[in-house]
Amino acid sequence: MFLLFVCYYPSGLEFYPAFSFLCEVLRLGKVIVCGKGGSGKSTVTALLARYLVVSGRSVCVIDADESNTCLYRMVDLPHPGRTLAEELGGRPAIVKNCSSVCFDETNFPQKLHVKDLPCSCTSCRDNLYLVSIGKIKEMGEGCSCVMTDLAKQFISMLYAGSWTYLIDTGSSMEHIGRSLYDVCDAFLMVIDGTWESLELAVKMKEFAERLNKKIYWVLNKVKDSNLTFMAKALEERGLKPQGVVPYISLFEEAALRGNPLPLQKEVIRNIESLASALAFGSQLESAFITSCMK
Ligand SMILES: Nc1ncnc2c1ncn2[C@@H]1O[C@H](COP(=O)(O)OP(=O)(O)OP(=O)(O)O)[C@@H](O)[C@H]1O
Repeated sequence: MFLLFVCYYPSGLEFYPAFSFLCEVLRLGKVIVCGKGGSGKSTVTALLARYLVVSGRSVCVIDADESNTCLYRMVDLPHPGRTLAEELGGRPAIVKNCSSVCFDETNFPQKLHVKDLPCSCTSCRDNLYLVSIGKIKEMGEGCSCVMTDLAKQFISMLYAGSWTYLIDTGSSMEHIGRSLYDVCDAFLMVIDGTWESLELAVKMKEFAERLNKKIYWVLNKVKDSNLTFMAKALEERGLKPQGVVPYISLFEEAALRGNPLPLQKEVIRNIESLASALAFGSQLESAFITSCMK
């Protein structure tokens, strides 16, 4: 039996019904958020992170995109200061040391807890943490392989426990090419309303099946007028999404002004059902697909 209660969310969020059991059962572990460029990976990461935290979970967002700069603003946290790469001495030190050991069982006999990382490279409020792996900052400084290798070592050493780690990746397939999935539990793929996203989703589905990893899907910023097309296209490809985040013009405004993502009722409702579907491994009700097919 599901118990429904009403809780008060801090930071200006409205009263909103929440399922208390959600916090108990949600065991997402380490999740790679992936998708084509601009599909909304950072947006979905930030929404899910903020929602999970107000629902009582401990969440660490790992910014593994070496090009973006504003994730901290989206999750409404202070700038984390240095990246992990900078904290470890910058690219030269990482290239020198991390090809084998930046983080391994020798350096860290016990699992590393985000809370134990230096404040100079983390940002946090309540139970929401943000760590940024590294950014390309200089012209001609070299490729991002070293960052992905660092991310892989770091994530593998992280204490999982009851924490959820949301790993926001760049738009490329670098995370696949360098097997970041080895140290993660699942993929959450963001699909926007484009053919390219659909094609990429099919590819990711094949990869996940071959890897025997869980993969979840979320439709993002699909306009109402395109839902019918998307629903049919998804069904034809055997893709069953766990959630939909509609096109919300306030998000664009927040992006324009560099403001945190607004979490009003409509947004929370969508994120809540996505989180719930992720927790239970369920898919969007087929009613959604059938209603779009009409
Ligand atoms: N549901 C939505 N409704 C309206 N706008 C959205 C939505 N989701 C994302 N956007 C907008 O789309 C743009 C790209 O979003 P975002 O930065 O989250 O994508 P990304 O996949 O992380 O991008 P990149 O590949 O560059 O890392 C942003 O301007 C964002 O505000």
